[in-house]
Amino acid sequence: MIISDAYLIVTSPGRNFVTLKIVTESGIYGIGDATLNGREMAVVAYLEEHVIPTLIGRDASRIEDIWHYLYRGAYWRRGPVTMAAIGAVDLALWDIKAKAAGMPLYQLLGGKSRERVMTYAHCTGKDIESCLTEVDKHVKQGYRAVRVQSGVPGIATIYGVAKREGERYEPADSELPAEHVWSTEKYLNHVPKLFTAVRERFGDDLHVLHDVHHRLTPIEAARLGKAVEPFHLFWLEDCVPAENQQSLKLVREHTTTPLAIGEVFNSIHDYRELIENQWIDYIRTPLSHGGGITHMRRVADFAALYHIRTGFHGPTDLSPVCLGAAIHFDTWVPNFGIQEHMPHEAITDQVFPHDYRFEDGHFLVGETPGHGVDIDEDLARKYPYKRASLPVNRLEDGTLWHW
Ligand SMILES: O=C(O)C(=O)C[C@H](O)[C@H](O)CO
Ligand SMILES: [Mg+2]
Repeated sequence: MIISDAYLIVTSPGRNFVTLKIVTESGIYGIGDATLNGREMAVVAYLEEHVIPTLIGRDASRIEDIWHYLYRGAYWRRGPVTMAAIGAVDLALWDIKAKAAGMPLYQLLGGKSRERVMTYAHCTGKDIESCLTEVDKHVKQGYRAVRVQSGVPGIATIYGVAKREGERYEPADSELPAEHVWSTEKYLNHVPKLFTAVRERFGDDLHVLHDVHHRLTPIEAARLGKAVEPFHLFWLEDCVPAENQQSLKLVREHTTTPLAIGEVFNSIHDYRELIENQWIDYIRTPLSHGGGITHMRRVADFAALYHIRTGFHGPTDLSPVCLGAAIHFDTWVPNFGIQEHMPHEAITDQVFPHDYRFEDGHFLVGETPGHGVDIDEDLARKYPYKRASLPVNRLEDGTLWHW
């Protein structure tokens, strides 16, 4: 199973995606998602200059050895660019191995632990009422879980809410970073009202999630966690920036609201204290950003020792390749929690044909050998890359804050 070729497909059907294709002498090929929103070309350069030349001639079946060659061999370990590059290679190699074995990826991992994968929808609105309208729409589509985000009076542009009603939300919406203004006080005074309205309208059985998006200090996050306890959230996500893992200790001491962290993490070391001390309840790192299946299954197993479950990141800025592989992983992993579902645009799904299905609020994994996602290279060529940057946030006094 010798690698004879490897190359990148950079395309922008609806938004930018980077896909790595690894081809073996037998003709079997695998694809991996190398998309890092707002930093796509950094991963392209890393792969083209420092990884792809080392893959040619290697045995594609040696997934573990290649993983360590790219991790330990890099010398400059970890970080989002390096681990996204390794993640893309890893997903492509697992795709190849499953195709060569003639089985869907979940079988290679250990078979089904569940028949279907529970997802959560993004329900957003410029105000509480329009958010509730979105919740109603998604509940009618069968979702058991919704992430609610609404506009905040006095804040012009906020994470998760499209600028114009009915538009799709895409944070990387300008060539250079847009600058938003943030107010913690206005946010903290508003968001409990959102959950009150959701519970009053939809009752207690609906799973309700919320993404703070790294914007609070630990004591502010503790205050919010306590304030929302009556609404028994499924999780409060990214309540603080978590480079300092100790931050979550303080939050944990004040609230029983479940905590989810990790979409910006890329290795087990980012989680170690959080998991060992049970300061969190869900791990979020997507396969493509966490060094692929090889690494993320170690993180999931480590988390399982401490009753922590998976809740993989799944926005539209991860391609259907990452989502497809995640659905196989979610179908297998014993300590599954939930899978984020932000539907891709139709043109994205045309460029990335796949066999996973969405039904009644859940994903159903496909039976095609491999991860079940491909890329239409001819169609992909019609959508050239265009630089798009994530926003930055400033406090009202101009202080550069967390976006
Ligand atoms: O989906 C989420 O929970 C996010 O926080 C989405 C992020 O803002 C997005 O992936 C950044 O590119
Ligand atoms: Mg998030």
